[in-house]
Amino acid sequence: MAAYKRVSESVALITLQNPPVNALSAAVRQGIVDTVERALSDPNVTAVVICGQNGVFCGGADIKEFGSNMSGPPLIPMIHAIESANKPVVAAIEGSALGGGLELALGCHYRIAHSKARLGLPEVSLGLLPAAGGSQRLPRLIGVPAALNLITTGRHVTAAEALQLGIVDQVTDHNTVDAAVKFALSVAGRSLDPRRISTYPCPQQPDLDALFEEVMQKVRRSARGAIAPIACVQAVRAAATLPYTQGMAREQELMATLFTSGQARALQYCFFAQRAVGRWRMPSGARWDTSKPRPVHKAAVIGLGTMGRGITVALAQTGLSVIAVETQEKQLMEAKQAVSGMLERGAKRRGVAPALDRIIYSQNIQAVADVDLVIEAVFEDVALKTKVFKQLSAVCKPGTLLCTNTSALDVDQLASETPNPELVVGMHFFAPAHVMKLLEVVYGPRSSPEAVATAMQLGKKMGKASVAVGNCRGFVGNRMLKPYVEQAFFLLEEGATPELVDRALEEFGFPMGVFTMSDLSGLDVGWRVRKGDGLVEPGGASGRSARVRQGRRYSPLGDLLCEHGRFGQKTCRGWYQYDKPGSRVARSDPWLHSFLEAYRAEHGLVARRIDHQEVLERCLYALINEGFHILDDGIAAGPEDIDVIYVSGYGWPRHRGGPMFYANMVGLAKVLERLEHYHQAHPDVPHLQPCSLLRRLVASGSPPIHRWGEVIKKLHSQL
Ligand SMILES: CCCCCCCCCCCCC[C@H](O)CC(=O)SCCNC(=O)CCNC(=O)[C@H](O)C(C)(C)COP(=O)(O)OP(=O)(O)OC[C@H]1O[C@@H](n2cnc3c(N)ncnc32)[C@H](O)[C@@H]1OP(=O)(O)O
Repeated sequence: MAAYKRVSESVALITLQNPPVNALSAAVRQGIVDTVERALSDPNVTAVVICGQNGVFCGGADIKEFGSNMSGPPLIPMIHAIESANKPVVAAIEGSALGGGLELALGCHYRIAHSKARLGLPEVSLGLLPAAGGSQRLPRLIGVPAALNLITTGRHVTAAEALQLGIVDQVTDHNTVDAAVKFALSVAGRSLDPRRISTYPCPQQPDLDALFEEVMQKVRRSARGAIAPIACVQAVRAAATLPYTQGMAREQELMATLFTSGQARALQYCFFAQRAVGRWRMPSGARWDTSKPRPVHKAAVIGLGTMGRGITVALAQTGLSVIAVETQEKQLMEAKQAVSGMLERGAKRRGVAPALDRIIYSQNIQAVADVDLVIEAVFEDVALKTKVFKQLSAVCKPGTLLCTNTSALDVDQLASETPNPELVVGMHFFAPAHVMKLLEVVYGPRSSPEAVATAMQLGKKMGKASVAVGNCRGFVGNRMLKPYVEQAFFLLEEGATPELVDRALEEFGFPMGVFTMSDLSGLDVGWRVRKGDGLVEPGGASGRSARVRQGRRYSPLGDLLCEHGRFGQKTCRGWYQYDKPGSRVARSDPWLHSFLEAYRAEHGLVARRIDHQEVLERCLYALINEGFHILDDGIAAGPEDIDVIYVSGYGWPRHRGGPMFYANMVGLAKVLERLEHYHQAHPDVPHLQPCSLLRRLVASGSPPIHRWGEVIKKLHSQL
């Protein structure tokens, strides 16, 4: 709703009231319509100020309403009525003015913002475009290039940038409503014609066609199949080339296509999923809202390899004091130089001072005695990590949280080596740790809720998408990756090429296919893990045993490449060839194709034609199937947790919502049917055998994703 009050005698103050972000629900829209009418019809009112309750102007249209039958007054005529008013209407912007919130402000005649406010049109990230006139008014106000940038990226700008761009008329450090009321009084009675943005001609731009062509190409490249960024460009083009009324018609037409699209549903699901994972819960019943995090002011990082350096940078940039420990002097000095460089580059980009003095470097583990939390990031070796944990338990003050950045080892086992296993959790960062958004917070059966709450809160402060997951081999992300990669190897054996598999996955929307990714991260990483698991036999073994290990189908292709010294980009050879070490340009390698042919001949395999659909179904459904196992095992609390992990850390295209959402969109019965089909064709591949949870969901009528929990819970209640 919206509250109405008279201030300074002749100013009507309208306050949007819909906590927490004053989204424009039907009730709020009705409130605005009613209060604006009241203000305009009151002869004692000379000006109007619109603000938001609790320091937030407006977070835009109410996204929750999008899934329902939308009722209440529509936004466009409401904003139009404000713009057409014969009394000045001033937007007092505190906190956020986003999406429909900014569109409302653009309908006002003046905009006053607090210096800490953020403004933007982020609809593109929800699979939409600013369809309450934003795509038509913003280019008229700030010009086509700047509007294109804001609308196609959805980025939020500071009040200072908004002032520079001409979006707001004034920025204040003081009370925004007071400033807006004073401003409104000062402009009352002035002509409003020059203030109605919809009447502005779009500022002329030389080479308009070339500009749109360039932006369209850029957007197509980065959108990877997303349709909203393209529609955003088309809408701004309408603003630049058509009169306002026709431009508005085009905006509506484009919005109608986006609004009902699967991509918009997926992106809006992602928006809520990202927030839902913050409300974590553990099988013990411990939850986010009943578990108190401990304050963390000072942290330590043990081991300054690639991961440790990135974690140190991320902690320092969050404002924590950090003790960075590396026992070898040479490595310590190299790490110090590298960390300082990363901090300096990051600070330059963000226009702030580098946090160099927040870090103390030490060779001595005793230096961590008084920290609140330690993140161990030494080499992935269980004996070494156990030793470090024992040392930390002896050195740290009582109550210090001990976190491991392991990606493969058993967090419970490490915890059991300490006198206080309740203080141990995994904090699984992704490389480079100061850049990548994802953090898996791994709890074991003995991790205390307080420890999980502390790690989750620290992750949030570091700006990570933090997801609490149970302990198992590979946790959630890597556990699901295993069957995905395995299918890709099998497809090569059966006749595919790395190029074909990668192209199918990239067309689906991954930034890179599985083989390009493997070359980037290094083939030796998986080789080491497989060796540890006793799967690798030199020369790939021979005869039937070459392709069967531990009773199931196995492809030694990755091992054989490693034996040839082909570790990927770093050795200029992997699944592709590269001109120089670290080069990102993957070129097809005739050697690899001959190698595959020889391999197939040696093993009596006949190459068959494999199409993109089979690549997608086998790789993606095997991964999704493992996701159902993870839900069934209680390792992830819900499908949102899995989806946030995959979208934030594994390149799953956001506009497809995440693997579990994708399965829901494809139809669970279809996924089940295809898995059954492929399992029948490959009975020696257990990962293709449909998970019983998938079967139960299909048997329950394939409920929508937000109701899967009912089926998962049924299982738990039967145990
Ligand atoms: C046949 C077909 C016809 C088709 C025609 C259809 C016509 C429809 C007409 C529509 C007109 C379009 C209008 C407009 O252009 C569209 C929009 O405005 S879309 C919304 C754009 N806004 C945003 O994207 C902002 C989203 N919010 C945020 O970025 C952040 O929440 C924030 C505002 C920066 C605040 O951040 P925080 O303080 O960190 O808080 P949280 O993010 O945790 O949020 C708190 C809480 O609020 C919920 N929430 C936030 N924004 C909205 C919202 N816009 N609608 C609903 N709910 C919102 C959020 O989910 C949190 O709640 P929780 O999930 O934790 O319960």
